[in-house]
Amino acid sequence: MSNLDILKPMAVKRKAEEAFTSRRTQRDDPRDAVSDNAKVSNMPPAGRTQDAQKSKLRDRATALLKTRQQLPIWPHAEEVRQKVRENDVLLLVGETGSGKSTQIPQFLCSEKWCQSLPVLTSTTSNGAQKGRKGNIGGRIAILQPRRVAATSLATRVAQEIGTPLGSSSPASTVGYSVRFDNNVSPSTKIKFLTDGMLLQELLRDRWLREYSCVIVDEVHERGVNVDLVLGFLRRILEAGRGAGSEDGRQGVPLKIVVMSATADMGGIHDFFAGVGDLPVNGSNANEGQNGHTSSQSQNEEWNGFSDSETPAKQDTSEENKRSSNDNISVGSCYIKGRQYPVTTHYTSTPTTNLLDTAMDRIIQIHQHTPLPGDVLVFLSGQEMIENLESLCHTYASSLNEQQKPPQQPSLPPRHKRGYPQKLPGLQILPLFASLPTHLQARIFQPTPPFTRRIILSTNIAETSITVPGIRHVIDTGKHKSRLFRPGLNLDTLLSTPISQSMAKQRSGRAGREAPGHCYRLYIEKDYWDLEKDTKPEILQTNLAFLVLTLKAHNVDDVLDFPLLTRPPRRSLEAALEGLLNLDALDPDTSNITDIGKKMASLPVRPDLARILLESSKHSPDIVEGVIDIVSALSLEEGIFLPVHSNKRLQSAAKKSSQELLLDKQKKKSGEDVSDDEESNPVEAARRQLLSRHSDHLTLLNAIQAYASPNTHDRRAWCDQHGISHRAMSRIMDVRKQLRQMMGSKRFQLAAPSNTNTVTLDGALGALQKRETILKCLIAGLWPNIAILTSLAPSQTQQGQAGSQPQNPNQRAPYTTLLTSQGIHVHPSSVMFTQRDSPGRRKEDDNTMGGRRDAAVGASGMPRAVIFTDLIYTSKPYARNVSAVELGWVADMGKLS
Ligand SMILES: Nc1ncnc2c1ncn2[C@@H]1O[C@H](COP(=O)(O)OP(=O)(O)OP(=O)(O)O)[C@@H](O)[C@H]1O
Repeated sequence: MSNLDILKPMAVKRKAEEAFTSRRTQRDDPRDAVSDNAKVSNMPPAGRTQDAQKSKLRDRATALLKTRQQLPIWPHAEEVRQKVRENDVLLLVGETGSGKSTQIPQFLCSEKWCQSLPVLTSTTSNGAQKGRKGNIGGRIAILQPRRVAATSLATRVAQEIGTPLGSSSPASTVGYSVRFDNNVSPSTKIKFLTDGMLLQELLRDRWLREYSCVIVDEVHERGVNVDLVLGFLRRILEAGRGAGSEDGRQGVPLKIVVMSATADMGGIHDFFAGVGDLPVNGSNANEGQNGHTSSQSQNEEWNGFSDSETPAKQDTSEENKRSSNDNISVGSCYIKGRQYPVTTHYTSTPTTNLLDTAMDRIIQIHQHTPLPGDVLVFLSGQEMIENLESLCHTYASSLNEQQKPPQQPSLPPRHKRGYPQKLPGLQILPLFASLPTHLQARIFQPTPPFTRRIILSTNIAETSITVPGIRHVIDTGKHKSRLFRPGLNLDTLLSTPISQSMAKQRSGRAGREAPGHCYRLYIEKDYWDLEKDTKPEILQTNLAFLVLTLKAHNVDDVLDFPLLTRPPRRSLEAALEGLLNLDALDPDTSNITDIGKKMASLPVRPDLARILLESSKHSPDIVEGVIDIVSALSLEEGIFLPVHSNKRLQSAAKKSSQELLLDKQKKKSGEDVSDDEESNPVEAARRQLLSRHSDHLTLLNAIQAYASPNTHDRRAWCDQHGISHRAMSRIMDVRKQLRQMMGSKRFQLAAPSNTNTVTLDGALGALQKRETILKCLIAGLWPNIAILTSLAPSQTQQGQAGSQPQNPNQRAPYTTLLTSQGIHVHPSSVMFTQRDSPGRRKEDDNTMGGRRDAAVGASGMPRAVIFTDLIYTSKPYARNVSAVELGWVADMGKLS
């Protein structure tokens, strides 16, 4: 997008704003009331409906104003405005529920500095301005770590302001932008967006000329994206102060607000103020513009607050004096108090079984506390959620049974058997990141009458959001954390204890509409033993995305980029190496390549982006096949449900009488019916989808069968095949968006002249297509190639020497070629069972076609595999595995 392009919507926006303001002025003037009424009666029905909608919005906003005025932050509005006027950066700490996310953007959006300003947009090489008028600023961006927070907060703030949401009206002043959903209007003044979306916008305009202010909310989460955003923001501010070579905002200020309830802001203060990394600035370094000592607003040092402390006083410490007047000025503000109290309860003894204890607590709450009183339970991951969901459903159906009128009149009434007269119904709602958006949104819909909602969530609901009706929070004290080991390219995904900061955020989800309770399923001593803050993600994740993003922003020397926390050097080197392997960087200069730039613009992780780009060299059916696989891989969880642990599947597994009859007929006619098939039709149905040597192609089979026009009832199809309907709906969302993106010329790679684009028909064509898809996967996954351990070099040498093999990976069936890491095939893989009993399946070997003998070792296991993820639980497991031929990899110029 050119610099001018971003300015086009602003002109439309100004017109819409003018129209909006003049309409509002008319309405607000009582003299217009009569003529307004007359206008209404003469209006066509559509106009009247619109007017009725507007007045409904206004009434709702008026009603909400009273609630807003009760918030602890409300009396601080002027203080906040003043501090933002005086400083480049404001650090704001306020307790959970005090009103930061909803009120701060509203306090600031009518400020003078927040207007869109006309400027000359382009400059000549010597810095002279060239004409062409445009505008800079006018919008506030407010960043959220997750999409559910961005969308729900935007909805709430639109209601508070009384404006339609997003693109539903050109006059709407509040919108949001999350991956695959950009819901803004030309007049959007307050835009909630995920940090990932702001990074994408930075790729298009590194000066963020659309905005007057960026609010970084929930900074304590310290995801990699937030650290990157903070670095880019600091660079914009430095350029505005003359520290950079140019200022693309032409003097129009960008204000930054950084907020949290639980972050330690000391490091963030120093990061912006330049303490510790800027040179000492001469003898008058501690003096302001007029020779006075720098005031608090020019540069406060962050002293941190506790409940009893007051905000930092003017700082005169030696360290702070080093920040000159030319440096970024940082102010701070503390909002004390929360709207409603939350009582914290601990267990008296350590909990041994978290699920049972959580279930007991839910039952206690349900049987002994009145409505309204919904429950929010924090669990470590999807698996734990689904297990508790199943327990909750069992409890809910037992309640229904108990509450039926007694069939034996001799039985005493319920309440005499120790139960309350009649308990409310239960609505059980899971909530996790890979749940499709429309299912996530159910937590914000009204609770049915006489019903208690039990929301079972990962840390997705931990920050920012207000779930209406929640009075009780149950905190298991666990979350899933991913730790990357750069040397081995290995991720560990384990359930680990949360930090104190996370525990506070979790309890903060209660007490937002009324007093609440937080039940921590651990003893108080364990709480005090937790880490105080959450470890920054940058210290423990694969940094390929971070490095690619920086390179895409023309940051040549990654080590030179301002980061709040320096990542380990080894992780950076591994990321650079990984990106070189994916052709994203030039091996001579380390600069980003054209492929790398395209990868950075795709909303999936770098290896998956590389696979998508590779497919663009081929015919559309290959691109579509690869998109299906990548859509499934971009979900954290798999699509296949464990058959025996899921009630619905167990009942689906019971064969209909018709199917049993069919089996009998088959048996009579001498046909083979396996025991499994006989007892478990879900497994039999699933087997139709399996591709013997490939999890990736199995995913493709499943998605294509699900999406086929011949599949009329998709939910029933999922039940029959033991597949998560939720996961499939999410995959359909992602697939749709990726298809749109990959349809654009921007993401096409030129096919080399030897690429065979002719697709054959029939079985040979299907085989060719599958082979081509696997080759596309190799383009992104070839660093994850592993061969049978028996063929790995060290083993061979030992064998030649005639000694006993001493390969430490001996017991692992595969060894990675690049890192010599022994790996096991994950039990969820189609190749796992195959290893246990080779040749067990009867279906044709689609994957390797006629070349099985070349690709399969003596054990019946493929000689070489690629995999998508390597995770460590009890041992290193490769997940999503496919057999490949080493020759394909060599043909692609890899491993040469
Ligand atoms: N969707 C909603 N429905 C009902 N009330 C809401 C909603 N969103 C916000 N509120 C009310 O506004 C209050 C302030 O919410 P806000 O998100 O601004 O607080 P916050 O200080 O940002 O909290 P946190 O630090 O937990 O993100 C809530 O405590 C609640 O009373």
